[in-house]
Amino acid sequence: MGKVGVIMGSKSDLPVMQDAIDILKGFDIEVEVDIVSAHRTPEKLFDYGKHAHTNGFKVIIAGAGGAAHLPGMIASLSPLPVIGVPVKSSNSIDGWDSVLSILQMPGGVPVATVALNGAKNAGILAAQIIGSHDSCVLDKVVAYKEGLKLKVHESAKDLK
Ligand SMILES: Nc1c(C(=O)O)ncn1[C@@H]1O[C@H](COP(=O)(O)O)[C@@H](O)[C@H]1O
Repeated sequence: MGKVGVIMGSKSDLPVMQDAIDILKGFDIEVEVDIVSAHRTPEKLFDYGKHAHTNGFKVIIAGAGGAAHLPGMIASLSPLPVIGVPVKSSNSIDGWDSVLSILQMPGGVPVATVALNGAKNAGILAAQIIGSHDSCVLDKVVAYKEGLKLKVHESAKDLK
């Protein structure tokens, strides 16, 4: 099946990134979590990005706040799909700093950017990518979506 790498610029991002980890574990997808910072650990970033695809990863979810260069730099080094999670860190300019630095990638180096603090959707998107070639995971994604539909129908019933 292959595993998903969940990396973040600082341990302070973990409360946000935990949503991605929880979703992936719920789909029984193997997750490996690490702290990698483009600014503070550039050698580790280079090594991670260069070797992720030969180390068994299929998708990388990268979250960072502020001047969030981590997802884009990983995308520049790796042939794997990279999902970027803009994190609203404590000194942020309302989160816009990380949103724009992850979203506005130059042509040729895509990062699939989710909403601010949107790690849950990053986890679901990674599961969908894995599910595109793994029928067990695909079945779980279908069941998850069915669950969403049922919840809406149930909540609508409450209004009647
Ligand atoms: N944006 C980056 C990168 C990077 O892009 O490589 N490394 C750390 N950071 C971010 O700095 C914020 C504050 O980090 P600290 O809480 O450690 O001071 C975090 O949101 C982290 O993602």
